[in-house]
Amino acid sequence: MKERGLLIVFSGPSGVGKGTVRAKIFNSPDINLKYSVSMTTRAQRPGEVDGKDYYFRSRDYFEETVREGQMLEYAEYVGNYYGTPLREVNRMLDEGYDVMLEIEVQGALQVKEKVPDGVFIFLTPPDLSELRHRLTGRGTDSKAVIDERMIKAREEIHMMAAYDYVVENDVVDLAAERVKKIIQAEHFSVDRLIGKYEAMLEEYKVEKEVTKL
Ligand SMILES: Nc1ncnc2c1ncn2[C@@H]1O[C@H](COP(=O)(O)OP(=O)(O)OP(=O)(O)O)[C@@H](O)[C@H]1O
Ligand SMILES: Nc1nc2c(ncn2[C@@H]2O[C@H](COP(=O)(O)O)[C@@H](O)[C@H]2O)c(=O)[nH]1
Repeated sequence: MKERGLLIVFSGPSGVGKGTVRAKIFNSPDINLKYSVSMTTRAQRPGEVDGKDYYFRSRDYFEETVREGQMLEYAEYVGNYYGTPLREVNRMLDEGYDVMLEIEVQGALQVKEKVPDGVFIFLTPPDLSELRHRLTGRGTDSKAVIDERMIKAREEIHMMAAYDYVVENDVVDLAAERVKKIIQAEHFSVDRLIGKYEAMLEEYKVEKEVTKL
């Protein structure tokens, strides 16, 4: 049977560069990683593609999906719902892929409850004025929305202790390399491998007993 992939939870304040760093990671040749496309009720931005960037859905549709138990996690963020469809994530993990969720902190905490052996990575900006600069420079949000996202950013940075790793996004290439190294190392963690070696020892014991007979 194929070994299940790792669930990677990638968070950080809006505008820190999660999508940019993720794109860099996914362009690397040596990764076995899939991206979980979230569902959201927020309006589609110019250039965003339904089914690739997000599943853009109505509030009614989103709430029905939650009621049916089809979300791994969800949260309301600055007036809109965002959530991770469960079935697709399970399918990719079962196929042996590592799966990356790019989600905000409330959702990440829900995932931690359900999947404690996930890998929780928090991306930070060099400082808050640089974060505002990135949000403004992206040109996708009004000043009012940026102000709200900056308030959320402060709350989220306070929550970083809930994560396993903190990566600073000073330079995109460096941040992407740091995240890749964390994922690679996690494949060799004792927590992940101990079960496999315990099973191997059990198997050997049984073989010896059979030989003795
Ligand atoms: N290391 C960096 N240095 C300078 N600019 C950056 C860096 N990383 C990302 N940016 C820029 O910051 C802006 C925000 O990046 P991005 O959209 O990837 O953030 P995000 O964390 O995915 O945001 P959201 O959570 O709102 O989707 C973009 O314009 C991007 O080009
Ligand atoms: N809890 C979840 N948060 C999510 C999900 N998908 C995205 N997000 C986070 O929402 C904010 C805003 O995103 P934006 O695209 O409107 O800028 C950001 O922090 C995303 O990471 C999700 O499925 N669940």
